[in-house]
Amino acid sequence: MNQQMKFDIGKEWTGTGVQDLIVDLVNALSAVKSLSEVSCEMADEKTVIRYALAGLLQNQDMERCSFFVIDNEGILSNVTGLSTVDSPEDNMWLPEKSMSFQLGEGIIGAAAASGKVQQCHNCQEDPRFANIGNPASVPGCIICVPVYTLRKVLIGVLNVSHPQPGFFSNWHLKLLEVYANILGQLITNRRLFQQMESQISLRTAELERLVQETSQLKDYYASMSMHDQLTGLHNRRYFYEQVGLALAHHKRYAYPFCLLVMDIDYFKAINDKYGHQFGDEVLISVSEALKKEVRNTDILVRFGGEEFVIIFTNIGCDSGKQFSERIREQIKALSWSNGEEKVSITISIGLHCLNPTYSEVEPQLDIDQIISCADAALYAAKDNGRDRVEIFVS
Ligand SMILES: Nc1nc2c(ncn2[C@@H]2O[C@H](COP(=O)(O)OP(=O)(O)OP(=O)(O)O)[C@@H](O)[C@H]2O)c(=O)[nH]1
Repeated sequence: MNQQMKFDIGKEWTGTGVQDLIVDLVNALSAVKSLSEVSCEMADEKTVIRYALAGLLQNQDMERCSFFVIDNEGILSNVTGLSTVDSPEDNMWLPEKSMSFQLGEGIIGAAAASGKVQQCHNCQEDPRFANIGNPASVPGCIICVPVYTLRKVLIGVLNVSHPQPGFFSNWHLKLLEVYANILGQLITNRRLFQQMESQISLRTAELERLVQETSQLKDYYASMSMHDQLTGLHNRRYFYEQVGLALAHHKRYAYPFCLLVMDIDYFKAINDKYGHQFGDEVLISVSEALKKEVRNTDILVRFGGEEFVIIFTNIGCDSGKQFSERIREQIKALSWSNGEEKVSITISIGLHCLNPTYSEVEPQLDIDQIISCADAALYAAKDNGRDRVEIFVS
């Protein structure tokens, strides 16, 4: 405490004056301490201000505090207020009447417009309070302090009043200036915190959207890489991914297993005669017909070009041969129009059946070996005149 401060606050520096000063000082520090304990992470600004006002009332001899926030139109409206009978948790508390002032209007507007502390020692005799309808609600004295953000943007005006005219001293004035300064920093921090939070949640939402998009894209490309674009059937890559499981079941549970390699006969001639696009239509129709011949548990793929492969899981050789014959007939029954001309095709099929004991004979069962056995049967079918099913015999 220096001489200057002693002069400003107008207190005696001796006897009971010193004690009063110490009490005032402790109360002031307590008020500032309570303000420093208000969290800027609170959900709404009004609650922050309310707690700040409560700290002031609890530690100072003031009767009523209020805060007027300025909006974009320059209107000051009271967002919250407390009197010594209120508690900050009392969320039902509302100002007696919603009040607002324009910049420069009344003592609150004057504090906002000038950026300087305004003080009225006796409001009852001050013309600025003449318009207040209920004279009982006019305070004895009032101090209005403008509150700014750290960048000196006006937030609003802090007001404290007391019913007794002339109650406030320079001491109160000094304290309120300090208090308003810290309150401004607190509100600034809260606003920055909120901005940061909303930016984080925006970024998080954006990131989640991107993650979802990426995963959809990944699924799309994964599916693309497993499908033949022309026919929509699974492709060779899918075949090699799935066949392991079918073979494992065959080995472990002794399930029978039939593999068919199918090849359209003289397909080159179809392309040459009717064009590549016509050939594509034939491939699509053949695929559709093949789809109808398999169950969900079977594996059907376009193995390449005009070659298709089916694995009938848990199907014995007799049924495998029956199914192969049916497929051959279904494909033969298809027809396409090319102008007046009706076009039809045939298919050759090589079948390799693995009976339940096969894996005991061939413990190192390899899918490529199985395919080449079916391929050998297919070549036999081609050699024997096409439009046939041949079964591989070792
Ligand atoms: N339109 C079309 N043709 C294809 C496609 N993929 C392969 N081909 C054609 O299929 C034909 C296959 O001909 P080849 O391997 O000589 O066999 P093929 O004429 O069917 O004779 P065989 O198999 O001996 O009965 C070739 O002309 C390829 O160009 C495709 O996606 N679309």
